[in-house]
Amino acid sequence: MIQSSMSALRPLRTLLFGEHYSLTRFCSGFVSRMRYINRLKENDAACLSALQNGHIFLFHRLIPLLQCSDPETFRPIALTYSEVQSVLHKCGSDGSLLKESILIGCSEQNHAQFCLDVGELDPAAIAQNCKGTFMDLRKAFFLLEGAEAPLVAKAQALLQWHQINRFCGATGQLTQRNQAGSQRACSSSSIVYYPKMSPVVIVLVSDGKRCLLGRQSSFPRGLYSALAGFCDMGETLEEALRREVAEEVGLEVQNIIYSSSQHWPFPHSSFMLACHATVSPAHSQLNVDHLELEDARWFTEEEITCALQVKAPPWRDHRPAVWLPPKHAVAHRLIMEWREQQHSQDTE
Ligand SMILES: NC(=O)c1ccc[n+]([C@@H]2O[C@H](COP(=O)([O-])OP(=O)(O)OC[C@H]3O[C@@H](n4cnc5c(N)ncnc54)[C@H](O)[C@@H]3O)[C@@H](O)[C@H]2O)c1
Ligand SMILES: [Mg+2]
Repeated sequence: MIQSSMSALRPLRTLLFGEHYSLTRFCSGFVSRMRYINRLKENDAACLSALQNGHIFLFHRLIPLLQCSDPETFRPIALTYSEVQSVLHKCGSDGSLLKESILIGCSEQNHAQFCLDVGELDPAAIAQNCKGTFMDLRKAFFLLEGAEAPLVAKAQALLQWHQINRFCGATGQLTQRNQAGSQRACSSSSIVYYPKMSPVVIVLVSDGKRCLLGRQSSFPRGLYSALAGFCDMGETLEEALRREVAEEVGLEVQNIIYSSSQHWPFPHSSFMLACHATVSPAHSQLNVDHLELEDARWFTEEEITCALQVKAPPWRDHRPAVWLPPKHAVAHRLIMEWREQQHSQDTE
């Protein structure tokens, strides 16, 4: 039984304002949740207390535990501390694993949210006890709704980061995590490690009437996406974007406009920085580097509209139709923004 949000507020209020808080000062909004999370990262005891009042999402060797909420949609299972304790005991664990939980956020009902990898236990027994199923993130990510997909992706990325950063790169000594799991410190030097994402620029280039999409040979047949590339050390967003477009298709872009960003967990944590950019029609001749891309081409608004109708990969015919990244991907958002802009131009 998940407690009422009022009782969950207690750790949050106490932590923010100490034992003597006044309700008038208390704001249960976004600001207080962000400050609460920040405090938990800095205060191990408070984090341990929040864990006992929080919600925990289970993983098994980086694979999330989900529940089917309707045929097409899955949800992560938010378990309370005592529920996880009971499941661990039923699966032969003494429950000490719980303190390995990692802080991932705070729900709008003010429950601190954690993830825990139970990789050493039997996944079938865990799944049965929780009435859920472990599903690989590459599939689960596109079946999760709303804010739950990024939360599950963040949890998996943090669990993976801890698994591959157990030793200090400079001294070779073990690193120790804090209770929240927001950092690891070398046990013999003063080096502190923080979870990292790799910055990636992704850009939809337009020549005013068409947009430019490309595909790598590793992409599923028929899938085209916006051009993307990892930022090199020391580069600005704009420099990386100009370099990547020049490298991949031989164009020099102008008018770079920031759109949005996204944490993209595949294959490792990329921090997608999405932009629009333009080239003049007179300078839109592509010169594709086929070492980087299998293909790149200009698409008219009509072709984009057709490609957006193509749901699943059309394996029926020998030459698959063009299809586009799903709505969870920031490339999809860029394409939709470009299309809306074309519509508004057409109606002007
Ligand atoms: N969410 C989306 O809509 C979307 C769309 C397209 C690509 N992406 C992601 O963007 C990322 C970059 O795309 P790309 O493959 O075209 O990149 P890219 O054009 O830079 O080419 C990949 C090359 O970058 C180098 N590289 C790999 N990891 C790196 C790192 N962490 N830092 C610096 N260089 C690295 C390697 O040499 C690799 O071969 C990929 O992870 C891809 O999954 C996301
Ligand atoms: Mg690229």
